Amino acid sequence: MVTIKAPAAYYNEPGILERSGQYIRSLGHYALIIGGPTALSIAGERLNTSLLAAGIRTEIKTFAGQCTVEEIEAYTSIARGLNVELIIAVGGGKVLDLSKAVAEDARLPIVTIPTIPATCAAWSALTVLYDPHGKAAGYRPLLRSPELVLADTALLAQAPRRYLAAGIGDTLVKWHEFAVNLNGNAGSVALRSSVATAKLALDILERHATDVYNEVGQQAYQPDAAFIEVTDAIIWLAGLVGSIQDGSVHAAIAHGLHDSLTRIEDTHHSLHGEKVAFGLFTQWVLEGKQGAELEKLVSWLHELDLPITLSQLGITGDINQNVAAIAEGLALREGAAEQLNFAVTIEAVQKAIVQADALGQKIHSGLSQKVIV
Ligand SMILES: NC(=O)c1ccc[n+]([C@@H]2O[C@H](COP(=O)([O-])OP(=O)(O)OC[C@H]3O[C@@H](n4cnc5c(N)ncnc54)[C@H](O)[C@@H]3O)[C@@H](O)[C@H]2O)c1
Ligand SMILES: [Zn+2]
Repeated sequence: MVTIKAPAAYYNEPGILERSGQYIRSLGHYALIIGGPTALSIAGERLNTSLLAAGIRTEIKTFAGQCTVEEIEAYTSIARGLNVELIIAVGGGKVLDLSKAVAEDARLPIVTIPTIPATCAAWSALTVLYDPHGKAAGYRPLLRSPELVLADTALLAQAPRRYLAAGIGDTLVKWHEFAVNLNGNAGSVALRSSVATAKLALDILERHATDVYNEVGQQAYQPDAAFIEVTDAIIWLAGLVGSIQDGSVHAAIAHGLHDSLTRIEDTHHSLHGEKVAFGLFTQWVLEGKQGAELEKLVSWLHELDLPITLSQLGITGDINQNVAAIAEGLALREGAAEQLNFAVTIEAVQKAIVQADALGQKIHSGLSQKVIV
């Protein structure tokens, strides 16, 4: 059995927000818009104008909390109480994740409109759950991806570029996380399909991500073909990688380390893709990567201003204690570690974090010779 979850349609075009009503109309005529306050202040008016012109009435609710089971229930009650015909989610990964679960529980179609290119949450059939304090609390697989994804590249290009870097980090990790599970074996078609899709995303990022990241910060930046490819990699390809499943387990070390990092209060100002990037750096050390190969990979993260040290993640307290807590908190799915050809014991992870942090500090302080990627 294989499941491949994807939206019925994914549009990635500049200015699509102004035309959103014509795409959304077929899904219903009364919508609950759930959006982050910043996202709505930027995109809300244009969205609403287009919806009204297409004959869609709306109710708007802001969401600024954690994506918890309780918040999902609360927003589901709102959707049910209003008797809306569809949900439109506008914002970053948290809002999109919450809204997808709400739509499933209220049995409504959902449209996602990402306003930052920081994750693949607009595409994926998955909601990442947290506790009210922002600590990872598990994953909720969803029956399907959103019906429609509207990625307005003009809007995405105007967001602060830190979010783009986080999205690049959260996407380049995919190939590294999935490919280590092949471990010289043929692997199932589902796994090979995920690895091949992740490789395409990685190729796009290797070709364009650094240039796009450097250009996006400039004034009056207009999204070009390279920007569109990079956002396709972040939203579509990364989304698809995780959506191809045959029930087999695989180890996702960088994401496991991300989840563990969320349990350390100090990291809460850092983004999902930033924590994942440091998790990937640690995975590279665990894999046994070293020397010029490792420095080249890490220098790329550094060029994107992704964290390569614990202090860049916000961790400033007792380092040994924190490293032990991160390593102990890493939970791989049962049976997953056996797929790997390197050890993921608590001791090995502790050692790898310390080693990664030391090399990261060296590169960050410019002591290590810069390796051109
Ligand atoms: N479901 C999935 O497959 C999946 C994948 C990766 C991450 N996630 C989840 O997504 C969440 C992380 O998402 P995120 O990194 O997008 O962060 P986020 O949702 O917390 O958003 C970050 C910030 O971006 C701001 N923002 C939104 N649009 C903006 C704009 N246009 N301009 C300026 N600021 C804007 C918001 O106000 C918010 O404070 C986590 O909960 C993570 O677990 C889910
Ligand atoms: Zn991720």
